[in-house]
Order: sequence, then structure tokens, then C-alpha cells
Amino acid sequence: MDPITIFIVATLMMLANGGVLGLMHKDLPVSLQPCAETWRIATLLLAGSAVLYAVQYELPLGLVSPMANGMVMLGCTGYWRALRQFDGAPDRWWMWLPALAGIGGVLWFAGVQPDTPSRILLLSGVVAFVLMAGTLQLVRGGTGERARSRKALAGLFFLVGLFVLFRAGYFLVRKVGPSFDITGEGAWINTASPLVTALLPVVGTTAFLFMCSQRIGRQWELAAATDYLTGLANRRTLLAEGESRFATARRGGAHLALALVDVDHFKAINDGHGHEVGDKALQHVARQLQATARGLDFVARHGGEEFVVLLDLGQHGDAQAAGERLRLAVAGTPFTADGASLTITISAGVALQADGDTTLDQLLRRADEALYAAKRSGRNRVELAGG
Ligand SMILES: Nc1nc2c(ncn2[C@@H]2O[C@H](COP(=O)(O)OP(=O)(O)OP(=O)(O)O)[C@@H](O)[C@H]2O)c(=O)[nH]1
Repeated sequence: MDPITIFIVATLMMLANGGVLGLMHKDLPVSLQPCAETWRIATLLLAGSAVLYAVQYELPLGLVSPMANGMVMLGCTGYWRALRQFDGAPDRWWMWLPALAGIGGVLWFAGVQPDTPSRILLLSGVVAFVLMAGTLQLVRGGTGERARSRKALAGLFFLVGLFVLFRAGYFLVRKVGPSFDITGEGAWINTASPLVTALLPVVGTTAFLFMCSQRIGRQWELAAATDYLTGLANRRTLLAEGESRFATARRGGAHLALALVDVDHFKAINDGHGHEVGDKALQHVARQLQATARGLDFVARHGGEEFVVLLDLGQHGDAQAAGERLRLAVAGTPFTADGASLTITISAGVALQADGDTTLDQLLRRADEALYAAKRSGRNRVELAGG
């Protein structure tokens, strides 16, 4: 295949991939839309540069080269920016400096003082730098995100960056003259160049879309497992964790302990200070419970103003004392929100798994009875359930 045909095929593939990204754009979560938009524009810039290379004989060469080179540099910087946006890194104006300096340089070496080797070297330097920066972003960014698509994209950025450097070295060694034509047939590098550079907008876009879909999957999993208001485990996760601990304790002859916690007079906080302050009060209680949790304690929001702590009592732990620790942590930490300063207290019912308990539900029911007793006895109390 001659280089011009390759440029045309590559352009069509880039446009198709950019188009798919455009169609998907509105279906992506709002948090991913900016990076997808940037990636799409970058892909269109690279497609535009491939078009220019393909039709360069129809236009003045002194115009085509700097325009196409500029689009490549801006497109690659766009990819780098998209990766930073994906990771939530702030936009930085200096990211565009290499591309802008490169555009100035290629204009100079194309129009003012024609020098093809210097132009190629400058273009390659900028593109390789930006691609390596993108590689670093993929390797270092994305806290905890180590999806395979991310590794694949990092490998792709790195390989294309290496190829760009190799290509620059090859042209320098071969002493490229001012009449050099990147679409000229015969030189294998002219066939390889559009093929390798098309990898980013074509294969890279697919990897980027996989990264997005894996991020969405993780977000869904997290949303399904956590309580939106407090960030604690939700009832669904609590029951799964509780049942697993219950079964393990039963098999090992141990006893699971749990505390069912309820905020005292919470309705009065809502009624007196508004629902928003009520929400903040729940977040405050969640933070205190979480901060007091020890070892393998597991804190969850059971629903409404009720929390459950699966207690890790160790060998000779005291369930009542563990409940007291939770109660004192909440009662002892003042809560202020929107000018209101309140003392929030909790009541707790603590239950220990009994030999006769066959389900977690039985344990929860006894904790609930103990909680009811704590409320009846005046609140801000911890009651231990009978076995
Ligand atoms: N702000 C806010 N309020 C909630 C939420 N979930 C439940 N509530 C409110 O919590 C209140 C619970 O009130 P009650 O069950 O009467 O209990 P209480 O006022 O805490 O009284 P005692 O438990 O007897 O001390 C209700 O007014 C619910 O509307 C929530 O997510 N946010």
C-alpha cells in the first residue's frame, strides 16, 4: 500500500473512532465527559493532519507541513490533557507550551528559513515529549486504578513515543533534504510512520473507551455498596458482611457482636434546624463511629438515623465497653453546622451471638430490643441484650 492510501485509510479509521466517541459522549457520566470531549478533539486534529499529508500536492507545501505538524503536536497534547482530566488533575497552561513553541519552530523552518531536518527534529521532540508525559500520567496517575486498558494505553503511548524518536534519528542519519516527501514511496519508514501514528487515535481510542467503561463499572459497584450521605457501607453491604462474619464465627465457635446505634431525638434536630442540618448531623455521627472503630470493626448505615457496628472484640473483648466507647465518642464531640451548635447523643443496643442463633437476623432483633430498652431508660445509654 502506498503512503497516501495509508494516510487516507488511517484518516477514515480515526474519523470513525472519533465518531463513535462523539455518539457515546452524552451517555457517559458527567465526570467523564470533559476528558472524552478532549480526546475526541485530539483525534479529529490527528485525522485532520493525516488528511493534509494525503492531499499535500494540492496545496502549497510551505503551508501544508506546518499546518499538519501543528495539528499533530496539538492533537498529542490534547491526548495528554484528556488523560490528566480523566485522573482529575487540574488544567495547566504550560502543558501547551511545547506544542506552541513547536508550531513557531516549524513555521520558521518551513517558511522563513527552510530546514527540513530541523523541522522534523523539532516536531519529533515535541511529540515524543508529550507522549512520554502521557505515559507518565497513565503510570503514575489514577490512584489505585490499575486497569489493564490503562496499562495497554501506557504501553501504546510509550511505543509510539519511542518510534517518533527513532524516526527522527533515522531521518537525521539519512540526511533528509529540503525536498523530502513523507508520502514518497519506496522508503519503508514512510509506510511505517502513518501506520504507527494511527495507532494512538485508532487503538488508543478503544483503550481509552475501555478505561472509561472500567471507571463506570467501579463507580457503580461503589455506589451500590455505600451509603450516598455518609460514605459508610450501606445496608446491603452490611448484611453481606454481617452474614459472612456470622457464619465464620459459628463455624469457629466464636461469637459475633454488634451494636445497633440510633441517634437520640433526631426528629427534633430535623424539625428545629432543617433537614440539611439533619443530614450533616448524620455525617457527623458516621465520622465519630468510624473514627472510634478499632481493628476489624465494620461500621455501616442501617437506614435513616440508625447505624450498625460489627464489633471486633478480639479474644477477651467486652461488648458493653465497645458500645460505651461509641456512645462517648459521639456525646463528647460537639457538632456545629450552619451556626447551630448541638450536642448529639446516641443510644445503642449491643448483642452477642448466642449458641442458639442460627441467623444474623436473630442477633439484629435482640440488638433492636436492647436499643429499645436503652431508649426507654432515658437515651444516651448502651444496653446489652440478653442471650
Ligand atoms: N435529615 C435526615 N433525616 C432523616 C434521614 N433519614 C431519616 N430521617 C429522619 O429521622 C427521623 C427519625 O425520627 P424518629 O424515628 O421519630 O426518632 P427520633 O426523633 O430520633 O427519636 P428517638 O429515636 O426516639 O430518640 C425522622 O424524622 C426521619 O424523617 C436522612 O437521611 N436525613
